[in-house]
Amino acid sequence: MTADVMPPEDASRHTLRAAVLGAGSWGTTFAAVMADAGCTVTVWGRDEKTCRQITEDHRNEGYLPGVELPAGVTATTDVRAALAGADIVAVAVPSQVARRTLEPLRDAIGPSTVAVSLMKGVELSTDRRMSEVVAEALAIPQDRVAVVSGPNLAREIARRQPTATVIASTSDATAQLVARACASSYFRPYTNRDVVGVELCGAVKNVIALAVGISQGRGLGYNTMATVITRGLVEITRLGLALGADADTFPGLAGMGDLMATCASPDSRNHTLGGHIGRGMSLDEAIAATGGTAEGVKSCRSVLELATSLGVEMPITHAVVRVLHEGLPVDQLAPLLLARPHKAEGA
Ligand SMILES: NC(=O)C1=CN([C@@H]2O[C@H](COP(=O)(O)OP(=O)(O)OC[C@H]3O[C@@H](n4cnc5c(N)ncnc54)[C@H](O)[C@@H]3O)[C@@H](O)[C@H]2O)C=CC1
Ligand SMILES: O=C(CO)COP(=O)(O)O
Repeated sequence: MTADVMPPEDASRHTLRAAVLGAGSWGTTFAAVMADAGCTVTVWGRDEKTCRQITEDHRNEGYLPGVELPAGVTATTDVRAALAGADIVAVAVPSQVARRTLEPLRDAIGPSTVAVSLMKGVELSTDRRMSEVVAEALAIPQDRVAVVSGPNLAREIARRQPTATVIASTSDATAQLVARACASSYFRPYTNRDVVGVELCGAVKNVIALAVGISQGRGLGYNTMATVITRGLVEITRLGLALGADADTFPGLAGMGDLMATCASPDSRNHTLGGHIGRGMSLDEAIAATGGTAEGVKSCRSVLELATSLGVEMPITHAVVRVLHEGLPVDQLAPLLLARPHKAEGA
């Protein structure tokens, strides 16, 4: 199949209304996905010019250059107007600002509105997963919250390149509603009840992608990359199981699938930022050079805190924290990992 050629869906199959909070690359892309699946979608963004461009020109050049958005997507800077009458509200702001973005909006959410976290991070001050933050901030029960996570690089999906995703919720009805709102000829959702596992995979793969980027920035090759990805999946699994996740999630789309996409793609901000660090930039320089939200930079610390509180060993995550935040010289990352005491592979 040729890329970039999947046609949009027949937009008349249902009449769901959706709001998306965040007019960045994933918020805008997921809005387009839902519009192609038949929803009427309003995006909330902070920037007037971006919102006008989305509504009037069907473009968001700042985040998705060259992409034409479906006419069913409009945008506004008035968050309450965006939320009015929404069956679904999807949240795509940086994880660390989710709570403060959502708390003032409690009274603007309808009594049966479903909230969807599109975010892949762990809150720094509380070590909470994003579905927990969303439920707490909006004061809604967990069964009205779903998480979308998988190999979902926004720039590819915005060009309607085919992919699959995972919709996780403790409620089957909630997961199915969200799946209906986003399923199209190029976007295939699978539902899953393992919210903990799906969310952890999404957050920690960003940290592993930083490590892969760093090693590639140092000029290391595919053996190193494969080692970091594979052992990365081991430490994601270890943390997830300690938190009660389902073992089947880790080799699936939200686990191995997203890890592969993020660690391989030059579009990944985490991977790209790691590369800049590996080539010798400071963290501030790397953040500026990358642009957009590289969640692993902050979440590596909350993930490590969570792991430490549970007695779970996460050597790659720990090494990333040391390089990014504790001044470990980048050329000491590999020796640090390789000099660890011998252990059996399955241990
Ligand atoms: N871009 C991608 O391919 C994917 C991203 N994600 C996740 O989606 C979430 C959002 O990421 P992107 O849309 O890619 O980020 P982005 O950097 O492209 O956009 C972030 C949006 O949040 C807004 N924002 C920034 N600071 C804010 C604040 N203090 N208050 C309110 N809004 C603020 C920005 O103006 C922008 O509209 C992240 O958790 C990311 O991990 C998940 C899957 C794919
Ligand atoms: O989550 C993503 C792909 O699934 C996007 O990765 P980045 O945030 O590293 O760009």
